[in-house]
Amino acid sequence: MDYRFESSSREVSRFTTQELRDQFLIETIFHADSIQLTYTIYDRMIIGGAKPINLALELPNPDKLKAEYFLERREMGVINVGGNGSIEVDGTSYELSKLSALYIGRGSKKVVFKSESKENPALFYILSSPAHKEYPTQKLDKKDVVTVTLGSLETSNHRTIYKYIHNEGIQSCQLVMGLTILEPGSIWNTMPAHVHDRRMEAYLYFDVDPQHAVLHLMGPAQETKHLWVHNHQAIISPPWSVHSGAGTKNYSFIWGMAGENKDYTDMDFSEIIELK
Ligand SMILES: O=C[C@H](O)[C@@H](O)CC(=O)C(=O)O
Ligand SMILES: [Zn+2]
Repeated sequence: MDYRFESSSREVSRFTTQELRDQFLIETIFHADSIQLTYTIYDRMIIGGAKPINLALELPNPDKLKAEYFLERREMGVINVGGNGSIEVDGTSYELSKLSALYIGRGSKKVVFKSESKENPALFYILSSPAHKEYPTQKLDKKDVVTVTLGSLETSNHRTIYKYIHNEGIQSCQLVMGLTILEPGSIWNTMPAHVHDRRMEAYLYFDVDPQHAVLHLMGPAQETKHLWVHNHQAIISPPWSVHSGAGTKNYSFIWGMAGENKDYTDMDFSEIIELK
C-alpha cells in the first residue's frame, strides 16, 4: 500500500509538475490480477482498485492499518467501472454490472473480488474511510440512484450527477460517493469550482477516450495548478483545494469524500471571474 502524507498549500505553490503528480495523482488504479491501494493522510481515505482476471482477489490486511482485518475500523464503497463481476462479503455474493455499487459495512471480515469473464474483466474502484459504527452492506444499481442534472451545453458543462452513498442514499459513517457523466460536447466538471475544507475529495476519471485526457485543476482558487489525467487515473484533493477539470472530450468520473460532515451541498463556491 502506497502511503502519502500531507503537503501544505504553501509548499504546493512551489511544486514542479513532477512533485505535484507524485503527491496528488495516482497513475495506476487497475493492475491485472492485483489490488492497488493508496492511503492518503487527508481524512485517512484509502483509494484503490481491484482488477481480477484469472484470480479471485481477496482484500488484504495491510500492515499499516495495524488491524485484525481491513474493515475492522473502516467502511468501504466500491463502484464497478468495467465488465460484470461479483464481490463476496463474508460468504454473501453481490453481482455488480458496470456502474453498480456496493457499500461494505465496518466489521466485514472477508471480501473477495471476481470477474465474470477474462475478456471483459470487472474494474472495482475502491474508497475506504475510518468508521465508528456498522451500517448494513448494501448494493445499488445505477438505475436506482438519485440523480441531479447540472450545467448546460452553452457553458460546456451539461452533466448528470449520480449520488450513491450520501445522506439520502446508502447510509455510511463518513464516506460519500457517487459519479458524474458528462454529455457529448460538454467538457467542464465542477465549474464554478468549490472547496469544502470540512472534507477531502478523490476523483477517478473513467470512460476517458484513450486518445483524450482531462486537464484537472487543483490548489486554492486564487492559485490553481493543473494535472493532466488519463483514463483510470485518480487524483487526491486536499481540503484546501478546488477539484475541477476540463476534458479534450466528454468523460465520466467517480467522486468520493470523507471528513467532518456528509452534506453534499456544503460547498464554498468561487466566482469564475475570480479564479487565478
Ligand atoms: O463535492 C462534490 C464534488 O466535487 C462533485 O460531486 C462535483 C461534481 O461531480 C460536478 O460538479 O460535476
Ligand atoms: Zn467537491
